[in-house]
Amino acid sequence: MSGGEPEPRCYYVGVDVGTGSVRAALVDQRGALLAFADQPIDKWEPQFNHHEQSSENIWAACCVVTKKVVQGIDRSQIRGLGFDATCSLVVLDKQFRPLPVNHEGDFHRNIIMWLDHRAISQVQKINETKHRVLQYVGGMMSVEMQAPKLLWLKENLRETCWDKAGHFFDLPDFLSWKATGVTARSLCSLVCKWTYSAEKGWDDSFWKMIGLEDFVADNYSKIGNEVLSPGASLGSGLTPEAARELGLPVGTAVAASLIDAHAGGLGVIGADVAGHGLICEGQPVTSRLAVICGTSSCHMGISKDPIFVPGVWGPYFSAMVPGFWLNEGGQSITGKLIDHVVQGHAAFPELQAKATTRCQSVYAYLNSHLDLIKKAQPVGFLTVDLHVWPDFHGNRSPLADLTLKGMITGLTLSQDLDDLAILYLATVQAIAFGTRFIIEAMEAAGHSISALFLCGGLSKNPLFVQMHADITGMPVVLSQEVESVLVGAAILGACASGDFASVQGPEHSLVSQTTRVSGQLRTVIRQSICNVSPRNRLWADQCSALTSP
Ligand SMILES: Nc1ncnc2c1ncn2[C@@H]1O[C@H](COP(=O)(O)OP(=O)(O)O)[C@@H](O)[C@H]1O
Ligand SMILES: O=C(CO)[C@H](O)[C@H](O)COP(=O)(O)O
Repeated sequence: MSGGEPEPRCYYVGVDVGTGSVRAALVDQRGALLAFADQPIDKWEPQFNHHEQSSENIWAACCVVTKKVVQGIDRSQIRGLGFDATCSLVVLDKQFRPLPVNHEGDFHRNIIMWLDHRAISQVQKINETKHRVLQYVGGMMSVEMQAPKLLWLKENLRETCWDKAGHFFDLPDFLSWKATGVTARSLCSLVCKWTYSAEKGWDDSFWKMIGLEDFVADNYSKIGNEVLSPGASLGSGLTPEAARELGLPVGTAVAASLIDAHAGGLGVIGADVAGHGLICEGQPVTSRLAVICGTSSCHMGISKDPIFVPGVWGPYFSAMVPGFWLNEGGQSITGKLIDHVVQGHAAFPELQAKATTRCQSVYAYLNSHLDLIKKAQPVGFLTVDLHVWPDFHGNRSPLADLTLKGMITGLTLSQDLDDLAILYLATVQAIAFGTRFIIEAMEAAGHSISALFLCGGLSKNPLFVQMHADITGMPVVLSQEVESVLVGAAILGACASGDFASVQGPEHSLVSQTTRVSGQLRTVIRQSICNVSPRNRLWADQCSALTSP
């Protein structure tokens, strides 16, 4: 390009389907996020532990947000589209029409959500097999993965769903199929949630042993027998129908997708931290832990060689960064737990009214309220007599025990706003202790982690970020672009377009690509300060020891 002439602009669209909403972003080749839109999506909880969604409702929301972010843009400059989504299970019949995943026969509800725990007896049966594939999910399969859900459908909805089903998709793969008509699955989904091996493919003996031999018999056509790396270009790009619905040109390149946490990990883990005096500067990218915190928190650490961490998912080869192994720790509910605790408190209506008067979110209000009542001691010490154990929806990592429940000790008769604020703080601290236990388990198995890279809705909460720094004792890095998950999705679109060679190689191309796409590292780096009472630590350590198998 000759000097002075502006570089022609290339745009990429990233679409991120979280648990509660769908977001889209328009990103240019320098990494600037030019437009953002979001839209809530429907959720149903027809009975305890059953959580369902609608693939049509989610697709419609994808179309709304995509149309919004490309408004006013020259469409010919939009070069690629990438999707990420939660790892929920989408069920379609042989003609690709939604099938009900419920006893009521409601066709609209054709998704068993990732946090659905209906398949408890099925996952117990799967874990009793002690099959070799379980080594690659931390030693125990989670009820949140797809095999137990599939078995539940076969055992419980044989005629109305199982026998009629033609296609079982992970939600990210459903979206890329909907956009392109290509049924190929992403390696990310299949490796992380479906027991597929990047090196060996499907393991017939596993599916036969758990009673789902049907998949072997038809050569896995219903769950995926063509597998592509995240970022690979799918078919001929957008079909005419999808292009019309999304407001994009026919043939726009569409990428094989990623699970949402993995897109977030890709968006932050390679960030350039030079000049901030951080311990991880100059160290390999394997010393970083990406923590994607929304409804849940996912803790993504990568390594050159496989590391087997009891209770932590993986090791998964090439599921996030090609050529690297991934371990994924997680807490099934974090944002959802904070919302649950705050919204369920007697003082919540008062909190809402006061926050509205100040035009603040309830969390911004609570954070300033804690500052007001802390007196001489740091905020973290307000909870010396109140402790929360955060496993209200079981423990994903490192205990891998879905039967665990939440606990609160130190309750009084007080129901005022101070009480609510302190309970909120104790919940945030408990979640941060959960992260610490996951890191300790990963380090005991061979990881060496020196900094956390946070993204997701909860990373917008300064108290949540600070507590993670204080309780883990590690610096927390936030990227310049708050919507890092969307940046990860846009990187996929850039790869599919051919503008980026691949998403690979953290030390080299991923770092430069990530910084190129995601822009500058935000200078907000939270260093750990003495902000937590030793009694909180003692209590959390004791609970951890008590609940360990
Ligand atoms: N500005 C904010 N301040 C504090 N918490 C926030 C903020 N924005 C989102 N959250 C929290 O983040 C969680 C949702 O994060 P998000 O990444 O949107 O979730 P998901 O991807 O699962 O839909 C919610 O539980 C919410 O309480
Ligand atoms: O298991 C997952 C990732 O491996 C889920 O997709 C995730 O936990 C749900 O994500 P979010 O909290 O962003 O809605």
